[in-house]
Amino acid sequence: MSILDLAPVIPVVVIEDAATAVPLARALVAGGLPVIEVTLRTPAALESIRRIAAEVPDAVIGAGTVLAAADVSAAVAAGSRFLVSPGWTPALIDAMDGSGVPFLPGVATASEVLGLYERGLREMKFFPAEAAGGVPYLKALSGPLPGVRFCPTGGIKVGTARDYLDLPNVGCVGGTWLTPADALVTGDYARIEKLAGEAAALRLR
Ligand SMILES: O=C(O)C(=O)C[C@H](O)[C@H](O)COP(=O)(O)O
Repeated sequence: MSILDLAPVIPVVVIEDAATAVPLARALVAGGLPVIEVTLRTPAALESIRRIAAEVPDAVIGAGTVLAAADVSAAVAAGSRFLVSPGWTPALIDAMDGSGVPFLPGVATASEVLGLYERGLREMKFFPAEAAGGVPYLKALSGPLPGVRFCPTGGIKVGTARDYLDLPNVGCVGGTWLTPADALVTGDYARIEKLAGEAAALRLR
């Protein structure tokens, strides 16, 4: 099954302290969002992925902000079960393709989609979703590119996620709104579970 079909929302998480990784992942899973993207933007990211992979078996843990081949190997070695990048280059696609795990390369234009389409890829991240044109833009892409599905990410909130999920070429959306930085700092995992629950309910139409 595709990574796009496991949950309506992929929480994109920036973890500053690896000690928060496991309770955070448990809260997201408990709320109904098992697919979790930890961005490789902090020194704690790889250790966080390792801990979640080891201690939260119900989570499908992946790495975001994958920018180069070295990120691919480090992320997979840490236990990532999928990879997400904000954009792509041929070298990055080669590395992700050779990793053995599913991946969502970022695109924002029809030409970028076609560059991946030529290589047989049909699932991508649409980034930065809101800034690049949002729902009308993605809807316009569905006409000429009917076989391609997206995970729009960037500027999406619980109130706008439904409009994306209603598009035929959207499998799920990604976003950071489920894990507010202040909730992580104060350890407010009940709030994170509640936000995850609201997002998980988006699938129920
Ligand atoms: O780190 C990456 O690989 C990215 O491409 C960026 C993230 O997807 C966005 O930062 C999402 O953030 P929000 O807009 O707050 O939901």
